[in-house]
Amino acid sequence: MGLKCNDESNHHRIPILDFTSIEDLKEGSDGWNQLCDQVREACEKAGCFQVVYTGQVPDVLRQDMAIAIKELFDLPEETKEKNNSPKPYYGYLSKSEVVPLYESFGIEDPTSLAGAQAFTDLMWPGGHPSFCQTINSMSNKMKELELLVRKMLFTSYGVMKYYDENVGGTEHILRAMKYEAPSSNDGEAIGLTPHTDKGVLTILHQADEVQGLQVLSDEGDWFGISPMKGIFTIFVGEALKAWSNGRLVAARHRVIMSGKKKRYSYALFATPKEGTVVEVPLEMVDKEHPLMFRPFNFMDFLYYFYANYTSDNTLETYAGV
Ligand SMILES: O=C(O)CCC(=O)C(=O)O
Ligand SMILES: [Fe+2]
Repeated sequence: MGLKCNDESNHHRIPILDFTSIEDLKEGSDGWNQLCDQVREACEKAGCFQVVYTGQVPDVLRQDMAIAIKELFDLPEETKEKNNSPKPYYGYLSKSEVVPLYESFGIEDPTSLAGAQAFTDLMWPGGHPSFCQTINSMSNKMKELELLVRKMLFTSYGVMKYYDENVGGTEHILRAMKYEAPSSNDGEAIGLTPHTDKGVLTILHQADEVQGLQVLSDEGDWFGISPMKGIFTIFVGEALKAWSNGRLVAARHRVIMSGKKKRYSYALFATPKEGTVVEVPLEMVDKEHPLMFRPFNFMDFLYYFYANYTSDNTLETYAGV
């Protein structure tokens, strides 16, 4: 499969749902119930969708966030390396042989002031209050959206009784990503290799107007997701796919770089906390949907994935029944 992607039908390949109407966000209203079902349908069919969320995230916060992450990547390499973690994919990833254009930070607990402060102090021991405030505010906006999407899914499946416990078993990590432009003689180059996200839900924003994100369709072709102001892309992760007994799917996606511009993006990952066991609720199992996954410790699955990654079906291999 080449790197070429089908940009023709770009905007129609995954649904764009409008979350800007206060009426529709009123739980129990007709608009709300309809939106819950649309979210579920998108996550069952495509494993991802886009959300118009302009009112809730002010333009100035988006602009401040774009500036903040650029400043972060401009720090010296030895400072960046201080963002490390024993857990896989939690800390700073410098450019590597596999993805030479890609570099990223992992910011743990960014929605609490203490978490945002700890990361800021690590990067700027002399302090950087505006950076701290910006990442904290944006993370909270993204967390609000993540919890809203999760609530809509639980509502649509009629299993709201599990919502609080499910939310309590997850934590949020903010990742900031930077991709260099391909060197001048390459037309296109891999930014990030094809993968599915491993956690519960991912809320992604492409920080400026540089194209690059692509999703694999059912038909097996890659299509681009254009960056747009105030629009967030939502991905279902493997943990949520397992919880849903395979009803929800985790979309395979990648980043392809072309042109002369660097690309920046950031994403909030909702992910099961260390020690959390992912288990299919009884309500998700019936004749048409026999049990697909045994209960499993999420962090053990993550370690297994990083040690044994060979195929696209790691979840089925690890936890399939
Ligand atoms: O940079 C992007 O747009 C995608 C990043 C991504 O897929 C990830 O970090 O899991
Ligand atoms: Fe991803």
